[in-house]
Amino acid sequence: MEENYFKLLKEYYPSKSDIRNELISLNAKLYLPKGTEYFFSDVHGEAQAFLQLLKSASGNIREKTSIHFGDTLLKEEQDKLCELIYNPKAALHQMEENGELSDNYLTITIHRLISLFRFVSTKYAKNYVRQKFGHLFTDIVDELLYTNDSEFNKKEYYDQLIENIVKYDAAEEFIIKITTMIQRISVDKLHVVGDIYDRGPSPQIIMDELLTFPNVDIQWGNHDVEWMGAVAGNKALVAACIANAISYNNFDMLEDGYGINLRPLYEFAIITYKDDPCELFMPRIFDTNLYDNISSEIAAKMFKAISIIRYKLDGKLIERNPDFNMDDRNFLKIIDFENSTYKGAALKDSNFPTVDPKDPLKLTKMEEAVIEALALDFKRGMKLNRHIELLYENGSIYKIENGSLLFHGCIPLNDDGSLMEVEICGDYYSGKALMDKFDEIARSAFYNNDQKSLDIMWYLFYGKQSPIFGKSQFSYFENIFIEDEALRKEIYNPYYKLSNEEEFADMILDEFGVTGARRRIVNGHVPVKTKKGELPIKAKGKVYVIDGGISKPYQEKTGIAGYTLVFNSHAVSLAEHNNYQSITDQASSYRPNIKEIEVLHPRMLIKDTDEGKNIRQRIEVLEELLERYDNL
Ligand SMILES: O=P(O)(O)OC[C@H]1O[C@](O)(COP(=O)(O)O)[C@@H](O)[C@@H]1O
Ligand SMILES: [Mn+2]
Repeated sequence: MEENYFKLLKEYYPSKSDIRNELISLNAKLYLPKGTEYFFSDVHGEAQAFLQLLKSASGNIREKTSIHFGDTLLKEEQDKLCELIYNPKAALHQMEENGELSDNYLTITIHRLISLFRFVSTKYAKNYVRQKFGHLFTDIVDELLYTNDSEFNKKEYYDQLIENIVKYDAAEEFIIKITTMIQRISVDKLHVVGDIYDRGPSPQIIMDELLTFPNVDIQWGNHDVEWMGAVAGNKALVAACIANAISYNNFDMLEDGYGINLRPLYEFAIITYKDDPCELFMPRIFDTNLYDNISSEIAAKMFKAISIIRYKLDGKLIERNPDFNMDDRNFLKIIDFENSTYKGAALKDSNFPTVDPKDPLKLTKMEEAVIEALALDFKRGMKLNRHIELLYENGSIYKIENGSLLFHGCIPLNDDGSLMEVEICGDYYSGKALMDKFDEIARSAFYNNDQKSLDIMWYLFYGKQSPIFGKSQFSYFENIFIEDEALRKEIYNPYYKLSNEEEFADMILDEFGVTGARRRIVNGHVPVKTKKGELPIKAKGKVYVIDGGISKPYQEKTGIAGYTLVFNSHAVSLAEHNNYQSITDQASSYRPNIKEIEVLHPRMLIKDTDEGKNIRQRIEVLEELLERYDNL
């Protein structure tokens, strides 16, 4: 068997020199500094801020520009160069409109960009940098990057290359290429620790960008699972997605972004709730729609209509899954319609024209038609399906890399800190096994569409013991209908308190087999209220909570605009973004507040990373192949 394996492998290496060649470069690669990893979480549809942070490497490109050109370019010129790097097409277009695109400008700018690219890529192997080239202008970039223009003989050749790029009208295309390369080399790897969807206006734009990003992984958040389950075919989750989106006025995303036709819901809502002002259902507006302007009054009717459908579908799902233990979330079954109360508290609204108190979960014919139409659009929407596929292909419920254990919510714990046993289909799971089981089920929901897995997606979004949700209840019903704070209260799993302590962080890291002197948990989900003195770093530096509130509706609570965790060869640092307006409006000069948390001495090389481990394994196999080569 082993013999056959090496025979097959030999086919990839026509000669022993080919193996030696690869061995030499692999061994050398181990001694390069590790690439820069960026961690974001809870971006919640805020495409503008997220893309700005991604394209600027969270302000790092501005930092590098200032170091590189600090004594030769004015600050305004540096800002302008960064503006071009972050959004080359838009910046070039603007300059053209202003009549500023002279040959002279283009030539100088290409020189500057090449020089900056050389500066930001020095720590990487040529081979690695070349991988970022793409196919256009490859040879020219190669020459410009690795030709020493201070060498007298080459100076003219170098200048000629750039002059001709301009002469043959290739300058703009070339600038777009080189600026994208600067972006790509600055962020080697991107981790998104969940909750791309809900609240903000354009998750679809974030997903479009992630589709083109070469090295990204995603740890599913509860709101991502909601959309994944909806596309897989869970109608209660379809209703949840629509209700959440309408509650934030995100009509452009639904109709223009994802092509979901809201007309059946709209017609049903304006007929059914014609005389109901639906005041409790007014949308919260943070962004205006460009294409799909629906008045708040109509949006409120639509929100109420889909909410009632949602409660009915939730109720049916709860009834067919008694093992979920969610009977206390079956709102329509609990309501006392005669007295208009819920768990003893008065209902703030008791107009339920489509609910039959004797059979409250029964959908009317029209409600059924509405949810059928919506679910079909989720099932068929090409763009939406491509995005959800990416969440599956590049995503998982947790990930371990370079000593970081990444997950969105929590690892369910009991009050005493022991791992909580959670029942799934009659068996009990905890810790790593629990996460692995839920990961497997989430895939089955999408790829097999089996009913139980689809229902468990709903549980993962709202369930009391869901590691991705991690709270006693999701009060979407109570927050609308009930004044009583006690009934609205959402209680966090003990994980959130215990993870302040090193002992529990260590226990969880051990459970997942994360070893080494430097190891850490990175999670999101819980906004860190910096304003109230809360810190994103806990358990003596072993737990990072990086949900800082890039989501606009949350900035008031947190007092800042989010965090990015940056892990390069020198340190693990936290970039604190304290002003949303400056991320988006003064993008070109934007620099966050950066704190180095774990300083790495000596500098971390690829040999010390997980990639290094893989390279060493490769080296071992190749060395053996070399030994056996002549006898195969
Ligand atoms: O302010 P909103 O958008 O209604 O969200 C509040 C709800 O969101 C949740 O916090 C869940 O969303 P997150 O995962 O973003 O925290 C619920 O627990 C809570 O009821
Ligand atoms: Mn979350």
